[in-house]
Amino acid sequence: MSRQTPVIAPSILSADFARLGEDTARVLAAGADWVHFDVMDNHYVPNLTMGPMFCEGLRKYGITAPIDVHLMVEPVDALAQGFAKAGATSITFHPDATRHVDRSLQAIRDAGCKAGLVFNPATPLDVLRYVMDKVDLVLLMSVNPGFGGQSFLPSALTKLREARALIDASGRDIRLEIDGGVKVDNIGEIAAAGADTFVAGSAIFNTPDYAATIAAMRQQIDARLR
Ligand SMILES: O=C(CO)[C@H](O)[C@H](O)COP(=O)(O)O
Ligand SMILES: [Fe+2]
Repeated sequence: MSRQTPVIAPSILSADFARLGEDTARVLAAGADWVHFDVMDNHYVPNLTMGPMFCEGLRKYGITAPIDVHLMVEPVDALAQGFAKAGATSITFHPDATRHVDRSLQAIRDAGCKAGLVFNPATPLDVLRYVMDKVDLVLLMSVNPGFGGQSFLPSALTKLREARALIDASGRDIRLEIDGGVKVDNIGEIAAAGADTFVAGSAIFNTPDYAATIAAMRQQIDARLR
């Protein structure tokens, strides 16, 4: 199966929260493809961020790009439905945060969103084999979830290769997303290991010229996939 077109998804966890709509519009105008939207509940992870009202607010502000909701919450199902109603495009959750993974995936798809599973650095991919037909994206964490600005864990490269092999063997169009510590200087290696969807928060929002950073990321990806 041919690799999907690379997607750059800035994590608005590192955006200016006092000007969330404006900063999100700015990063999209600078060439970003998706908005990555981190939801933390101070229970599954030790941090607290945004609920469905923020997603709805971005849609009302005029953001039309795909909103990729990464749920770091437990339990999953009620909030997933809230985000589907609030305008999410895709919703991913951690399989260890729900009792019934298959049911949670199906509920997200029934609500009209793409569904995905997120694997922490030390979580094996085993469950994926049994729900491949209900998964539209697989997100691998390359940091422990809860905070932006952490360093990329190199063990994620091995896991990316493992996930890429499983996805290719399935014959389905499933995106392979990487999240945590992605920067201009490691994104090429990450692409070569099999990722096609790249979340980057601090590496984009902490630079003065978002367009230059995103262009540099694309150049690194293209150079490795050529
Ligand atoms: O899910 C996340 C943290 O749990 C964030 O998406 C991720 O950390 C992005 O931030 P950065 O690119 O700065 O590492
Ligand atoms: Fe995330």
